[in-house]
Amino acid sequence: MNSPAVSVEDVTVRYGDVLALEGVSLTVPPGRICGLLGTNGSGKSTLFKTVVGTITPERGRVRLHGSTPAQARRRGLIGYVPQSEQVDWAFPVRVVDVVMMGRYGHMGITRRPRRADREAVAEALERTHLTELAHRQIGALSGGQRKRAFVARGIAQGASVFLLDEPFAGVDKRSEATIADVLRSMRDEGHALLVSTHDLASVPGLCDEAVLLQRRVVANGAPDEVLTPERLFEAFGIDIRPAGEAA
Ligand SMILES: Nc1ncnc2c1ncn2[C@@H]1O[C@H](COP(=O)(O)OP(=O)(O)OP(=O)(O)O)[C@@H](O)[C@H]1O
Repeated sequence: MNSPAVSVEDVTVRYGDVLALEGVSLTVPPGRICGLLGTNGSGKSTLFKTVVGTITPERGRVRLHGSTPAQARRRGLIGYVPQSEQVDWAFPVRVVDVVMMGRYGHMGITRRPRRADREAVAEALERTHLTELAHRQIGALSGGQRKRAFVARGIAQGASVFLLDEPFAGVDKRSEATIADVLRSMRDEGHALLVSTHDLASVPGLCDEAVLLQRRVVANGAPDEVLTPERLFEAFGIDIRPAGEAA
């Protein structure tokens, strides 16, 4: 079997007295989409930050294609699509500028784009269906278009691991379908994708694997094995068990 694109081994993270992640392990092989599911505060964003390397775990380790997060960032391996609230949408940049940021690691210190950079950006815009919006301000896009702009940045960068924090939040059904198509085509090219979502309905059609997180990993496996009524009740407190089976 291929070595994992993402490997999280026994990771524990604490913010002062708050234990945010406890002994979390998971792997994402190349060419797979892994859905990360959990309630508010279950540790999803903390896990992303640990994989990206902005948080150092108290215990355990993270590897991306065998590299530490810092090495993987320097090599441009990680494409990160943050939660919308983490981005200043008033910042006056156009879509094409956001996508070109993915090429900075390929440019010299002058950051002057060459033909190969412009071609990579044009291709990434095409693949995410944003070509016609390339010169629009990023703040003047819909929620789904903004998410796609960040995916395009990762594609232009040549990332092989994509971390998407709530890519379907605040996105209408049509945009959700477009994003899901883009993610599937990247999976089919051999990229590894870790996708956090509250949207349980989107998981079986999109994800090859699912992880239920509640500070610890509650379940990890094929979506139909993970999304059982008992496990959803444990992780989300949603009781969809037939009457009479509830505890
Ligand atoms: N900077 C911080 N300082 C202290 N506690 C924090 C900090 N960031 C997160 N936490 C706490 O750590 C736990 C996990 O938070 P995290 O943001 O990772 O959850 P999440 O699953 O991403 O939630 P959401 O779905 O609401 O984004 C929560 O109890 C949260 O309150």
